[in-house]
Amino acid sequence: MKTALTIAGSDSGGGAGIQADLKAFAAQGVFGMSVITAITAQNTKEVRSVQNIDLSIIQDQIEAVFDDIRVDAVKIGMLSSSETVDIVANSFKKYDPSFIVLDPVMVSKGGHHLLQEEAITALKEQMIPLATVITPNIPEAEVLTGIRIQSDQDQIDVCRAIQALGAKSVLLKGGHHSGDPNDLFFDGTDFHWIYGERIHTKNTHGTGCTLSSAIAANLAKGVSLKDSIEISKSYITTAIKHSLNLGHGHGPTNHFYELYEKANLVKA
Ligand SMILES: Nc1ncnc2c1ncn2[C@@H]1O[C@H](COP(=O)(O)OP(=O)(O)OP(=O)(O)O)[C@@H](O)[C@H]1O
Ligand SMILES: Cc1ncc(CO)c(N)n1
Repeated sequence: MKTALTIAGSDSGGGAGIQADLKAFAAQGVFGMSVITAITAQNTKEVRSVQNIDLSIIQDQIEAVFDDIRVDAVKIGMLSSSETVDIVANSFKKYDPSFIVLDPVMVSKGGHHLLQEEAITALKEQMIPLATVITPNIPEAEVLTGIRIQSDQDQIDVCRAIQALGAKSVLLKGGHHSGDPNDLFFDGTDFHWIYGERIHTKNTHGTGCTLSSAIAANLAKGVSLKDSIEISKSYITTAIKHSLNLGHGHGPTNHFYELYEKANLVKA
């Protein structure tokens, strides 16, 4: 069986972070493993508090996995601090995973900072050059490049600016647009629009985590990057379309729509 490892934060509410990543891996038929970088006390409405995990335990988790188990792809989410960025980047120099999907998580939907301001430089200098693909949303791409995104041309310019930081390829997510959520994939040479249709729901907690994990899972299975992105876009669209009305804020997406439907498990 193919495997994927997520290095990310825990979301107690189960909709984003490690919990979303492991569900997405399972839904894509890949064996999921995890290295937890931080614990967030979080629900569908807010992040109440965050505790970073001791650096030595982060290092030990990474080594425990790589020293024993084959890792076919890695997804990176919340890194929280520059010290964590250091540890993860240095471990990749040792273990050299074949595929690294970097979701440059910075701020939660409710506005809570999940990456310390001073860690942005470390992320840019140490992590971005290692990524097979980086998957920023619009605000993250603006922070990484200093370019304000208003037009299609701005999106193209931003992808090139992120490539100049050392990324091999970029998937600029369009969920934060006012119109249809079209994503732009820059494979390092060519641009490809991945078109989406806006689903009108408030239940979009963890969409970015889910998309990047599904991409990692497909890369682990040997699917090409472009096809992994297209399969994952279609997967997140279905997961949002059939999202779950849990909690009082932004509810989670539905990773197992067909399975739950068949077993008659989804009730309003
Ligand atoms: N309402 C929506 N309808 C359809 N697709 C959406 C919607 N919102 C987001 N998407 C898609 O979901 C994926 C994740 O994009 P988004 O820009 O929301 O990521 P994000 O901000 O990193 O998410 P999060 O921080 O909640 O994990 C993208 O492919 C985007 O186009
Ligand atoms: C732990 C965690 N990672 C990522 C996100 C971004 O959606 C979140 N809200 N929480």
